[in-house]
Amino acid sequence: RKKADRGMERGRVEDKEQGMRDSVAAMARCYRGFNPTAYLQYNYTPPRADFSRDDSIVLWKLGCLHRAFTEGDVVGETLVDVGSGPTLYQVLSGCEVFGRVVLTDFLDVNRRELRRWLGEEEGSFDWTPYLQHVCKLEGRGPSAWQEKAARLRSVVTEILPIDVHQPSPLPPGALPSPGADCLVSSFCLESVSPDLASFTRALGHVSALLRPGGHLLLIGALGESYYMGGPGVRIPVVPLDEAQVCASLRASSYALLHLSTYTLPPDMRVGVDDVTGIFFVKARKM
Ligand SMILES: C[S@@+](CC[C@H](N)C(=O)[O-])C[C@H]1O[C@@H](n2cnc3c(N)ncnc32)[C@H](O)[C@@H]1O
Ligand SMILES: O=[N+]([O-])c1ccc2c(c1)CN[C@@H](CO)C2
Repeated sequence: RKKADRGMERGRVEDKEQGMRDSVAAMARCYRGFNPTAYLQYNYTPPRADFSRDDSIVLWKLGCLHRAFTEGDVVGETLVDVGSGPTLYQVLSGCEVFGRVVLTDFLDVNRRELRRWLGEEEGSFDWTPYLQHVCKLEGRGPSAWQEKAARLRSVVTEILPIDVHQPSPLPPGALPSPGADCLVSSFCLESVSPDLASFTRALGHVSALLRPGGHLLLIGALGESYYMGGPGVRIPVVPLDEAQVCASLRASSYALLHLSTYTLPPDMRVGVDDVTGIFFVKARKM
């Protein structure tokens, strides 16, 4: 009887694990159609990136990142950006603090888009307004943006493939043994995980990249169930609330240092997703 029960239990565990593998594979298929140019257009040009509106999302995000990187507690050599996509705004403050910035993404099209800007190739996305704004936040005046661009190009040492659903998300040997000193990740985990359990597991995998005492700066979507990764490319998202984000952080042994949220003004709901709010977390790995 007990032997039969053990067999049944093993079968149930195997079915659950197969289910996890299937849903992760289905999510990877969704990303085949991801279009970096469209994604940048949807989220990083006006109205969502309108530098003349003080309630614009991008000013809020850049402000959160600037404060988090300049409070004096975030120190070290290596910063890893998890799921960079085709965007660089998330490391414009961090690049002044760290001598080594590692960008990562699941898709080669995104890694190539990052290399285009870093290699100053023509046709790459124009991050100038972002560079200028962060220079202003740093009290350097917007004319210092070329210096910041040069700094960023000098500290980005690698653009690596990553899969947050793997227990070791990065290629072996990518990081020094204690791990990165700081992780930043924006709109990645909830946008690549089929469900909340998968999101929490992915946070655990990513946390293994961070040394104890290191900091995590996490930006993500609240209450979002899908977003367009390109024309006709609908990507499912885990709808999160603040309590779930905090519970997942606790499960990965983080001490929450700061949480703030932004509620989208109605005119920034432009049909490319159903996001209602955005969270910014600064946490420390215990
Ligand atoms: C919504 S985009 C976020 C891009 C950027 N960080 C930003 O702030 O806009 C999500 C990113 O996660 C990447 N991604 C998809 N599956 C992934 C996986 N299994 N592991 C890590 N990243 C993944 C996608 O290629 C995409 O660039
Ligand atoms: O408002 N924004 O600045 C902004 C930027 C990026 C993204 C969103 C919103 C919401 N969707 C996520 C993907 O799940 C990506």
